[in-house]
Amino acid sequence: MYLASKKPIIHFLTNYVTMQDVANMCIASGGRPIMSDASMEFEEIIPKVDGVVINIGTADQLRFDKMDHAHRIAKAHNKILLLDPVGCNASRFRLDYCIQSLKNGGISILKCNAHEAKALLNEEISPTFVGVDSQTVMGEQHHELVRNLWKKFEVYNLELIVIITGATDYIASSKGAWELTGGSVLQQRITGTGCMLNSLIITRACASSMDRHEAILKALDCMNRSSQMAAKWIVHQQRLGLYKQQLLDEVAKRSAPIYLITQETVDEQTFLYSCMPKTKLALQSGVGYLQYRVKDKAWEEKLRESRQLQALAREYGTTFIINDDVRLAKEIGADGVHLGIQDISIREARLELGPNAVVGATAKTIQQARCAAKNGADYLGVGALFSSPTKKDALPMDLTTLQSIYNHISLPLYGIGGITPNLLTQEYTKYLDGVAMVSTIYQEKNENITKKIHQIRENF
Ligand SMILES: Cc1ncc(COP(=O)(O)OP(=O)(O)O)c(N)n1
Ligand SMILES: Cc1ncsc1CCOP(=O)(O)O
Ligand SMILES: [Mg+2]
Repeated sequence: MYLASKKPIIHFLTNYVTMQDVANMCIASGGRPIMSDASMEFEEIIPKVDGVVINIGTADQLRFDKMDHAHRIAKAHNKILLLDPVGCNASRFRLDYCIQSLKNGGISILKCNAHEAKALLNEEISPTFVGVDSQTVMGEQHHELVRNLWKKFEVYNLELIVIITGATDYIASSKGAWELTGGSVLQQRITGTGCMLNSLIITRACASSMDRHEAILKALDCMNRSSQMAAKWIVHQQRLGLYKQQLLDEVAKRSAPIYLITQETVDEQTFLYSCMPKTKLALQSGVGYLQYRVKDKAWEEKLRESRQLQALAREYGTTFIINDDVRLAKEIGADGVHLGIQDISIREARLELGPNAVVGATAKTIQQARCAAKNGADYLGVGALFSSPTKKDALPMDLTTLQSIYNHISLPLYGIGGITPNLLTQEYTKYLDGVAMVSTIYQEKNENITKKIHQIRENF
């Protein structure tokens, strides 16, 4: 069974200020939320879910009793349990509850800000309270804090991971300590981004077959990059109120790792009876982007085929992209185009298709990646990563080029070229949001396509 083949179900006991955003972020991250507060149904619900989040934001005794109950059941059933001790530095009431919870065991992930971390470590309330949304003071180093907090509570909680969020995120677990930078200052200008991050972390931790620590690092990185992209969009538009919406969209874009590119067919029969059914099977298993790619077909044929694929993509909520041909994309009203170095420019395509069109670009080098980002590409197809049976002249790039693109560019990155489940190791996936594939899917027997897609997806 492939764990990632199902969308993880997450039970949230979370504050009512940000509950809707938390549920939406869980969906955007590829999960299914259940927001039950009713103690009487916990015994039935919690055994069936994949993860549980306890966020104490709107604390009261009744809620704490319910949280204790949910915590006991989650622990008994070995569920991934995330505790967010919101504002535990503000009152003895909150702090005592959180410390007791951590001592009760069964917590997999503790996610807090630096003020909360200090209160938990020292078991003391801050003399000066700075608000529940407060973030790390810029420039403050928290390597020691995260390590000490982990040391204090890992004795009660098996395989505990501690995360201190802020301008820099600090992570500690039995594997060591890390720090991650990125994100945007706008995250602090709306309430709830911390609670939304809980959704992303737990959904990724439950869905991925990656080592849990790696999956969490990737989730934090996803939030940072998504926040940066959302912030760019808002600065242009000068509309802070839309930032949250854009953030959800950016995370959703990065949570659909399968990009399918059609294989050119020799005749109409092959298109109808091989390409279409295979595409349908793949889309049923969850594909973020579908690209129509042909090199040698007449206009009428391209029109006919692309319209059929587009109808299928609409049925499954998949974004439909045309390779190379902006005129065709415009004619059928596709969602966007993919352009390489030899194709029409990104700016011209955008002028033709309008501001809402998705314009993807190929990057084989860091210079091409920078140029595409500057010209307003929405994502990058990066490769070829391996030698490709579909595009034999595409030279494989080395891993350092991929790393460099990842380090300098915040756009979603899709690896392309000769992708197979075996070649797609964490060495590659840690730098990618997804992969674009032709032969691995279209050369597969129909009955194996679902399994193949799931095998690929669980690497993310
Ligand atoms: C997602 C994605 N990435 C890269 C490519 C390659 O585009 P290009 O370099 O223009 O080569 P052709 O596909 O046109 O031969 C792509 N199509 N899709
Ligand atoms: C279009 C393209 N660009 C670089 S490799 C490639 C083809 C990818 O096909 P496959 O997944 O069969 O290697
Ligand atoms: Mg092209």
